[in-house]
Amino acid sequence: MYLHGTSKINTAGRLEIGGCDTAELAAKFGTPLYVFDEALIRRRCREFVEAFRATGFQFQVAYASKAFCVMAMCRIAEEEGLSLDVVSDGELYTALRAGFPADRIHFHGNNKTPEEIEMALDAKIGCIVVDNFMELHLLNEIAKEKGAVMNILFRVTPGVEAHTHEFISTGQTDTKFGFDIGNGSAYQAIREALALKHVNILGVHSHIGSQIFEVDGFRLAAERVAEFAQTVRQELDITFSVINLGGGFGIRYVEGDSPLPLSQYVQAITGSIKSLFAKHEYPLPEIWIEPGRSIVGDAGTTLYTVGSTKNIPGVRKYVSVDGGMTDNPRPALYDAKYEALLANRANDPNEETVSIAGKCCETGDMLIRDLELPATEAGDILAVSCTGAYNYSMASNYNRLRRPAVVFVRDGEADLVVRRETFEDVAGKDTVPERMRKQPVARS
Ligand SMILES: Cc1ncc(COP(=O)(O)O)c(C=O)c1O
Ligand SMILES: N[C@@H](CCCC[NH3+])C(=O)O
Repeated sequence: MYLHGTSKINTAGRLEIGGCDTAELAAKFGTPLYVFDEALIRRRCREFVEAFRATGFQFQVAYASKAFCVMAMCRIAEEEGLSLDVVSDGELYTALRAGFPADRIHFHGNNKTPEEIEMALDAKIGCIVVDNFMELHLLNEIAKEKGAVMNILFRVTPGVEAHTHEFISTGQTDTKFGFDIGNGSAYQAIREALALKHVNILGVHSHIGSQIFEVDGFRLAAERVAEFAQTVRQELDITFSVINLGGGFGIRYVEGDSPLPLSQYVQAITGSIKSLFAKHEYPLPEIWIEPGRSIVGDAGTTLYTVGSTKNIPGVRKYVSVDGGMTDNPRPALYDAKYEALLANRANDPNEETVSIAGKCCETGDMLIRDLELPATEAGDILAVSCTGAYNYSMASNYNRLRRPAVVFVRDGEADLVVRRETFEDVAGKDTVPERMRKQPVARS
């Protein structure tokens, strides 16, 4: 397993992250356990910010909280000077509750409810990324009732096919998100917005997809957006002050993944915008981006306890762990690949090829296929790396499993930032209609 950030094998032959022995973390907090390397999260935030500072552009790096949205993460984003992208009332609530400055929050989503729009207006967030015509008019109406004016970006689809899994690619024409530039609906949206008094057009937003390893897609999106900006300026006399090119910067999950340094994505985006806008003598806009995975992905490691095994000679050996698709649905959803090692015996030589199964009642609940490991025993701790993004945030209670705890580790200290769910969390929201309740047993 590749060792990211502060991860290393310590003198006891165990995986250590943030100066904490992971076997001790497992014993103290239980498993499954999400462990986040705080220093690595902060390093990733700073890589983006420093790369932008070097360009001279005005910018905002909005952490896409969908990747991992908990209050402590919102605190880190604020401390590192980032903005925040939310896509639901729940994410907005989490951010506000964590004390994140509302004016640095951007609200996304293809079907924002009237309640979500109200909540955003009441909180006076920085900007709403408008996704469709219905939302545009609804927002204007609700803002009018409140005597407010909301800053908006238009989410546009530039018609770019990102080279990634089709389920996570969003820049193409056939997508549920945004206004298409090619068929004129983006232009029409801006025309309609010009007549609305309770929205203030900042510019446009494009997000082409996720886990992207090349800069070409971003360059092409920048090109389409720049052409669109120029048309809008010439024909509608509107000058965009903000261009948001979304997130999607890839990370290394397994050998063979070859992400670019984060600064290269920033340079490609800013370089394209600079030359394209200069060509039209267009005032340089602020550039915003929305990285999620590239900030938290490789900072997360999930610890599991090994349980039963099943060997089918000549076929496969299954090693089951105490979590699975409930805490990491990505292998089942996207055929995502992960690496792992035995955290409590990290220096032991690999002896067998096994497949890591989750504990859900589902054949597809496999975390890793064909992994080289030492001979495992029940009670061993398996560490799966790069689980920081879209794991906890996509976790479920399938089979009524309790969602794991989350700890942040740093300089030998481990802070619990989300406690493990209890049975009460799982079943306590249920109610049984009166007519189904069991009669009290009569005593004789
Ligand atoms: C609109 C938008 N912004 C930002 C992101 C974050 O993407 P990533 O986590 O790949 O950086 C996503 C997710 O793909 C998204 O849909
Ligand atoms: N959930 C996806 C990414 C989707 C990003 C949000 N638009 C993943 O785990 O890779």
